[in-house]
Amino acid sequence: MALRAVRSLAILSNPLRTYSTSGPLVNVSINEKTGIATATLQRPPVNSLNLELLTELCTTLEQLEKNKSRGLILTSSSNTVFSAGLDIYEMYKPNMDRYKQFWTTLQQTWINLYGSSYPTVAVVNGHAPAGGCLLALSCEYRIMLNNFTIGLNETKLGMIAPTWFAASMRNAIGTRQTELALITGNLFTTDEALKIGLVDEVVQSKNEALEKAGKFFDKFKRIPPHARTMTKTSLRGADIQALVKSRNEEMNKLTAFINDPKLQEAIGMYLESLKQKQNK
Ligand SMILES: CCCCC/C=C\CCC/C=C/CC(=O)SCCNC(=O)CCNC(=O)[C@H](O)C(C)(C)COP(=O)(O)OP(=O)(O)OC[C@H]1O[C@@H](n2cnc3c(N)ncnc32)[C@H](O)[C@@H]1OP(=O)(O)O
Repeated sequence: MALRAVRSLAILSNPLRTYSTSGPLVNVSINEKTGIATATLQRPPVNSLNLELLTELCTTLEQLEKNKSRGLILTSSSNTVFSAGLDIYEMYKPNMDRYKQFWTTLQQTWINLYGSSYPTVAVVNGHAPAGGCLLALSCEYRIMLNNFTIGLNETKLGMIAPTWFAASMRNAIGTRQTELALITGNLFTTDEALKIGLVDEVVQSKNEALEKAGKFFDKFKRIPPHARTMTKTSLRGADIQALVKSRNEEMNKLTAFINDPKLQEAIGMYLESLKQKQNK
């Protein structure tokens, strides 16, 4: 907490620096006038989160923190998919060294995004199942385009959403709605998501979403950054600490879980069903 406060106070005195961390999978641009960064996921066809994409995103978030960013918009280069969640191939017959690296990077990406000192907005311009929903939930504000779906659907795939996925959802929609959403693995339509507070605004176009995102950032013009950050830490810090404490234990459980032949069979069948869908 004290460190964060010191860092936040530094924001008041340090001028903004411009920089570029764009990579092939995450394009980063900075609006020179506002200092707001836009990170655009660009891994066609569905921005599934593999080790390489997560590594780029994780590094981007670290750089934004280091450079005392004024804010971040997280969005997708696709017109129909924000992110299809974790790349299922990272969990299918995995190489265990890579799998461990993949999961560690996912954990760190969440810690960096959910716990960022700078304000964050997800412009959800397409479907956002599972890990895609997690990315959106890790931001402070979600603006979603109409006619897509969002939710933590892990149970439908025979998986369990880890506790920090659940904590991120609970932070947005409360315990009751989270329990219902998780046990049913529901994917919400945009309007349903708006109704339960899973997203904050629904818009018709990406331009409209970006305009609304700008209005969200404007709210902080007259708020001292250290007060903003410390308030966010007081609300989200316990969730982050819980993961930090249980990281190794979670990895051990996941390692056992992913090697279960029944789970591997289920994942194989799910991948097949996604392929079949394309052939129809
Ligand atoms: C402590 C103990 C805890 C225990 C924890 C236990 C388990 C671990 C936690 C597990 C957590 C998992 C979280 C996840 O994120 S799992 C991923 C879930 N994602 C999904 O279910 C989404 C699947 N995809 C879709 O529904 C659709 O693709 C779509 C996003 C709605 C987009 O539809 P559309 O535009 O029509 O595209 P296609 O369906 O035709 O897909 C194109 C292409 O992409 C492939 N693909 C889709 N999703 C993924 C994915 N997530 N990973 C890898 N590949 C994906 C799809 O197969 C097509 O490929 P081909 O072109 O080769 O056929």
